[in-house]
Amino acid sequence: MLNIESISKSFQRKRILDHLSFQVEAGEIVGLVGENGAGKSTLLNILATTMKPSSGDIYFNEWNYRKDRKTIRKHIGFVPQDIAIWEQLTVEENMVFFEKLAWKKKSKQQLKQICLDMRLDRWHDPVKNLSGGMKRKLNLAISLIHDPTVLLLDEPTVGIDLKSRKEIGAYLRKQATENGKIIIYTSHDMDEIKELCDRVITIGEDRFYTELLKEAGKKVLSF
Ligand SMILES: Nc1ncnc2c1ncn2[C@@H]1O[C@H](COP(=O)(O)OP(=O)(O)OP(=O)(O)O)[C@@H](O)[C@H]1O
Repeated sequence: MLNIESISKSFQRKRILDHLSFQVEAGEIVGLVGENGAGKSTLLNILATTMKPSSGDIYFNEWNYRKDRKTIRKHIGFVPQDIAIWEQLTVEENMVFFEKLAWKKKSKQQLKQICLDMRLDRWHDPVKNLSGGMKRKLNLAISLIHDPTVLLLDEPTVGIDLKSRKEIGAYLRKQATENGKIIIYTSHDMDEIKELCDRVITIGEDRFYTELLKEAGKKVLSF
């Protein structure tokens, strides 16, 4: 379980996140929604341990984000908004490169299967020859190499075609339901959020998304 206790974050005295508290149980997919600049990426970065909150505490199972950062990192898969892959290398070489950095070992066949699960079959192609959507699929595949328990996805499906998005959505649902993964997911696509997420957290003063999602029958927690 992820337990977020009253976290706040300010940049140069400007408060972006203001005392957020919530919990996410194993097996849940939680959507993170809000207007541009509301603080969604900031919150994901904090949960991914790549940024520290100004105040507040976070726990993952029995571990505390302040004291057990290294252990927690092993369990987190993070897909930031910016694509971070090697353009000159092939899909295979990228997967092998990132597998070497991962603490869990995978065979080439397993790495290839992760790509196939993400609907990416261009194993031998250099990344520079892939489309934007295919690069996003590779980014997602890389985040899954070490079998993370917590998946933090920052607009992971931007530019991915609808059919692949549905298939990736089904894959994520299966990961949550059958393997108890925690998935926190930002998107500006409300249809996707409505379809995929069990619950939604909205951030920001604008109540537009809160109203929209409540009308659609979603459970919404607003900050
Ligand atoms: N390192 C930083 N230093 C200063 N300000 C920052 C920093 N990172 C983010 N911000 C500011 O914090 C606010 C929230 O940014 P964030 O990227 O978290 O928003 P977001 O909800 O993810 O937006 P989007 O939907 O556009 O991706 C913005 O005003 C942004 O300019």
